[in-house]
Amino acid sequence: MRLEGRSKQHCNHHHLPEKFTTMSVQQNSDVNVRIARIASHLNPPNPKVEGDGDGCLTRAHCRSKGAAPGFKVAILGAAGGIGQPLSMLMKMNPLISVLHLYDVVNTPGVTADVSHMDTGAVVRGFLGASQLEDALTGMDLVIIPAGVARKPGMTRDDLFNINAGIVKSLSEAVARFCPKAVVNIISNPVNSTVPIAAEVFKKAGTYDPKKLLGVTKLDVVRANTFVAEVLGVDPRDLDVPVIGGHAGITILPLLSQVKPPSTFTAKEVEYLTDRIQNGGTEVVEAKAGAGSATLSMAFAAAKFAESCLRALRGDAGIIECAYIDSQVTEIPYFASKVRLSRGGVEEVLPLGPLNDYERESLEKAKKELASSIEKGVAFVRK
Ligand SMILES: NC(=O)c1ccc[n+]([C@@H]2O[C@H](COP(=O)([O-])OP(=O)(O)OC[C@H]3O[C@@H](n4cnc5c(N)ncnc54)[C@H](O)[C@@H]3O)[C@@H](O)[C@H]2O)c1
Ligand SMILES: O=C(O)C[C@H](O)C(=O)O
Repeated sequence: MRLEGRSKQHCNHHHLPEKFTTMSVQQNSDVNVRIARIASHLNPPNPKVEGDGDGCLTRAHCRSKGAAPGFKVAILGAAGGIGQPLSMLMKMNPLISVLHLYDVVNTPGVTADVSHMDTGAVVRGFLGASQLEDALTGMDLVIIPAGVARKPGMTRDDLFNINAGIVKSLSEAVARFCPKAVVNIISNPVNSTVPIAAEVFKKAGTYDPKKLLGVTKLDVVRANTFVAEVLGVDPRDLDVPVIGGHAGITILPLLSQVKPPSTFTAKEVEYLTDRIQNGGTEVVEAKAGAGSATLSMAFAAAKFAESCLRALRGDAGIIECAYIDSQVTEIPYFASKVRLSRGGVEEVLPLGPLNDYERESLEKAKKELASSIEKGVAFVRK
């Protein structure tokens, strides 16, 4: 008996090679066994499956059990506008040995695609809530860009109704399946979604404020870029602290603390502050309904994740701006410079001397932050 044509077989959500050439029953069954093994290693039903020298075609799973040193990282929302380029950038990171890509849609394709990159990290895809436990179990770092993005005319807070529930349910899963992981929250409105995650973790009894970080790195990336344009220097040589939060006037660049020390005219301060605060809206409008920043965000998130992983590895002197549970002001969550270590946030650095303009702006930012935080807290406590 001979088989011809295309196989419609699928293993889990991973698409097996479609085309079979003619072959005998015996050959066919051998091939099926081998293909099933490859597929199960690309998308094992249980990612904790360890290599057992069973004569398989791929030993990727063997490497992932710890032979190759490295961190295990999950991206939740991996098939989205941010998730896809972020998955690619994380696959390029030599600190990562295992990369889990989770989404409610399209992870088989993204996983197949990214997994072909010849870098060290083993990539596995997970699709839908029933695979969330496997996606999260054993992770050191969880990055969350899941949720809807803005369209022109919307504020980040307009995303609250949908994204609050998404972040809440994903945080509940983190609390259950990898309570010790460092968590990077990207989903907007960050000013509210970080308090939402914190409340979920508190309820679950797993809250470690040092390990929950709202990602405001894009504000710093933009600030470095825009300030560099004004000064006529390379943005890589600049360090512009951005404090407060991640929405409109809560984004507060400290132009008085730019390194190397630089002076700006009042006009330049006004222009730069406005451009940095509205960088997100600039992209939303330019994309004209097709979403918000994805590529620059993936770049920023990858840099931020790299800092978290280097700190977890024990590197010293890792400083980032991040939105965290903080006592640096009277507002319970605040973005500022923090020093990262193996345990997450080791130290919140002082805000440093602010000029009159920055002090005034800080007061306005704190008001808005307080209400965004309260909204997030109330969402979980209701
Ligand atoms: N922190 C920042 O600086 C920053 C920057 C840019 C965008 N964002 C925010 O990041 C979020 C994602 O933006 P995007 O452009 O990637 O959006 P997108 O719509 O392109 O992608 C979002 C992805 O999340 C997935 N998703 C939805 N519900 C999910 C769930 N329950 N579990 C797992 N995945 C789920 C979707 O299927 C989709 O693939 C938005 O909220 C956006 O506002 C934040
Ligand atoms: O502006 C947005 O809606 C997305 C993101 O927060 C950004 O700053 O680009």
